Amino acid sequence: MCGILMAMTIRVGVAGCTGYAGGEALRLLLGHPEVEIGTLSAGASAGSTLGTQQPHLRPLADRRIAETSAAELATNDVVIMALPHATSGPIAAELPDDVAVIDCGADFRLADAEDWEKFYRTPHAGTWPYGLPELPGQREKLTGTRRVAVPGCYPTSVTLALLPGLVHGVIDGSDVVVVAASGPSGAGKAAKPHLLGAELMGSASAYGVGGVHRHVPEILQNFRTLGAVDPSVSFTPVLVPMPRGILATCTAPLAAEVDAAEVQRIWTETYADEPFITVLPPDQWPQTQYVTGANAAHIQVTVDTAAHRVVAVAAIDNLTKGTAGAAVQCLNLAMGLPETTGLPVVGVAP
Ligand SMILES: NC(=O)C1=CN([C@@H]2O[C@H](COP(=O)(O)OP(=O)(O)OC[C@H]3O[C@@H](n4cnc5c(N)ncnc54)[C@H](OP(=O)(O)O)[C@@H]3O)[C@@H](O)[C@H]2O)C=CC1
Ligand SMILES: CC(=O)N[C@@H](CCC(=O)OP(=O)(O)O)C(=O)O
Repeated sequence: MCGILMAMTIRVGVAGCTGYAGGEALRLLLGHPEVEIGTLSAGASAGSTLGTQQPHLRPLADRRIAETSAAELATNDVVIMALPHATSGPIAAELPDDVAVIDCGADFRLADAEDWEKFYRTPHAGTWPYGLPELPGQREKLTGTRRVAVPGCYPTSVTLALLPGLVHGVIDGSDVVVVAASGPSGAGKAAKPHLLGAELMGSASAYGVGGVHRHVPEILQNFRTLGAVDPSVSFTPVLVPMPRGILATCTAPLAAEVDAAEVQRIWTETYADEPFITVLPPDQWPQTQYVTGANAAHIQVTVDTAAHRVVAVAAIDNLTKGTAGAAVQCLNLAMGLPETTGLPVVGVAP
């Protein structure tokens, strides 16, 4: 080897390449210096070229889309799965152990099989290391792993908003209230009547109301990881007319006598070394436009003294830090690369 370190290109396949999450993964991977794009696979659109499905991904326009099968995907070093729920499990089971599988879907996120079956109504496929490196101790678990369960977009925003307060015992995790607005790309590309332009434009609507949204158990699992003993969350998602982005407004009772300046200090110090998390200067509140296309979370926090609650707001791009960016962040850790490789932190605004 003449003493020269040979750079190895990592071959990354994307299953679900025609969807929103798969498309965003490919956009990021095209700018990743250590990656070559491997297999592109999908469902009904197999056989067509990517240019007909994802016109913005010009460098891959002529690539033919394969059927999604373990045989097609096994030729890659890494496979990013961006498939509907309960689709990735059977395929992942057939992939060799040395192929790193990074699943953007929910199949392997929950540790509790009962929770899974209650909210997803399919058999539980298993549990993989959870792809939120910002959780204490999680970065180490993701380094070198060959299986990653990328979090849901709402759980990412809510967990990052409240993490410092739970870790430092400043908030009471047993009475958390979250209202989170999301753009419709969170629901995937397949047309749904309530997501058609005429229904969506100029209107905002709550859905999954009353503790029934499938992200509730995932949020609670994260709160327990952060030390909450008997957590509870009242979670209300709201669909709003912007293509992408989540703004999560999270409140929780104070568990310590701290003021706004003190919670600002705690949040800022907790995230001081996190490359993708910014606690904004006081009085500047997160906006989705400033994280569009960035693997970034913008966070602000204060105390509502009259209500005796902390209020924390997080903005992420559901397709970037909320899924595909997190997938690439985890790919970097899994493959021993610097965690920030190929990931933009600057958003597209306005
Ligand atoms: N959108 C988001 O903000 C987020 C998404 N996720 C998760 O990422 C995954 C993908 O979501 P998203 O991109 O939004 O969904 P889309 O509906 O936009 O894309 C789904 C993709 O899966 C393919 N597909 C559908 N059915 C099958 C099948 N039976 N076998 C093989 N491929 C199939 C589709 O191919 P074809 O075009 O050929 O039908 C398409 O490429 C989901 O698990 C979702 O929950 C996670 C966090 C956030
Ligand atoms: C606006 C919208 O519909 N959003 C999706 C959440 C998307 C997400 O995070 O995906 P997972 O399905 O992978 O958990 C929803 O509420 O179902």
